[in-house]
Amino acid sequence: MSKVLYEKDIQKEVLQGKKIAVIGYGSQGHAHALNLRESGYDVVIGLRAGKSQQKAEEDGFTVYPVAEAVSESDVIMILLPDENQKQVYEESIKPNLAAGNALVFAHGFNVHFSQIVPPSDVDVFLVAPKGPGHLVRRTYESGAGVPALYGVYQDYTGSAKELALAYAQGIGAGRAGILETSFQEETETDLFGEQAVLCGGVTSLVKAGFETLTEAGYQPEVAYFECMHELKLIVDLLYEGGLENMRYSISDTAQWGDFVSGPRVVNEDTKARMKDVLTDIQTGKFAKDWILENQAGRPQFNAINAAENKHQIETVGRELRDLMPFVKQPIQTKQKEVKQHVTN
Ligand SMILES: NC(=O)C1=CN([C@@H]2O[C@H](COP(=O)(O)OP(=O)(O)OC[C@H]3O[C@@H](n4cnc5c(N)ncnc54)[C@H](OP(=O)(O)O)[C@@H]3O)[C@@H](O)[C@H]2O)C=CC1
Ligand SMILES: CC(=O)[C@](C)(O)C(=O)O
Repeated sequence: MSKVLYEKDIQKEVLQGKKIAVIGYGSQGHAHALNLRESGYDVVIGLRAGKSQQKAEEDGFTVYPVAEAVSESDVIMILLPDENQKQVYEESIKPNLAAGNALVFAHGFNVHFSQIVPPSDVDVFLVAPKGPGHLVRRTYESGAGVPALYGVYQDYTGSAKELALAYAQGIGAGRAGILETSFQEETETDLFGEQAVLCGGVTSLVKAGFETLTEAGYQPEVAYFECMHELKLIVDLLYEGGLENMRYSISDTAQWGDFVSGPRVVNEDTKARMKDVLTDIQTGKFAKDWILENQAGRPQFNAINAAENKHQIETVGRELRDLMPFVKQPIQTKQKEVKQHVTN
């Protein structure tokens, strides 16, 4: 059997008949809950009072306080922000776990960095989608799925792996691929990827390209279309068929530029800095800094976020996207409005 597992390789029965508590209803939480319910599983939500509780109830879920959701359930998937998990776990989850429960995570951060130390009489595993929560939902609804990693940290019942696979299949990952990992590998590679390649890397590259063009006197709108808007179109080709597929579709002029100029921008120096980022993750320095930033009330996070939202690439982008009805509104706004606008 291949290392990557698919729907046909997975026994769903092991999760059927079990009550699943999804703790949190945000990016990942809403997607897991809706996908699992539509896959035929019994799902309840654990939340505090607030906007997520209202959304989950609007989506037809029974919402309990976290402690009650845990005490009522067999499988507990913690989909809280990483920085909130330790406190909620100690206060509301740990006291309500029962022998034989499954404690599940979508990111290994808190277990790997010993912020959460599970009891010895529960299964502990992770099911980590390799994609944003809203796309975990959107792809599931379209009949596709987002790949996921699974890893077993503790197998008390002897069924932890089978439960993890059935859970991953239930959120749609069996349609895209499910691969075994460890809490360490998932944690360190996910943190690295989001910092140095996907989010941190891409946003830094896009802003630098945009600024290079606008500082040279070109129109900001041209710089936006070139460096931000077109990025999705190029990445779609990479998603569908790798470098070869993208290079097949672009011009030979662009491909030659890719070959001769790309390495001038991203090169061995860049890789050396990537290795520094990875070292800070592996040593726990990043985790410690993030935990301390949250304990201090996020002064740096909030200041940088405010400045980023004022960047010209954002102000120009908002104006242009508002004129393009086919571009999905930002996740947090009501997408139904966009659909009505497009169909009218
Ligand atoms: N975002 C992503 O695409 C991915 C996330 N992950 C992992 O998934 C996990 C969840 O992340 P994500 O979905 O982004 O989180 P979000 O910030 O999107 O959602 C967090 C949810 O937890 C709720 N919440 C926060 N604090 C509490 C609390 N004290 N008590 C009860 N509920 C609370 C929030 O409700 P409220 O409305 O009240 O704030 C919200 O519903 C993390 O471990 C993350 O690393 C893994 C892969 C991808
Ligand atoms: C979407 C995802 O997997 C990230 C970027 O790692 C995250 O949001 O944590």
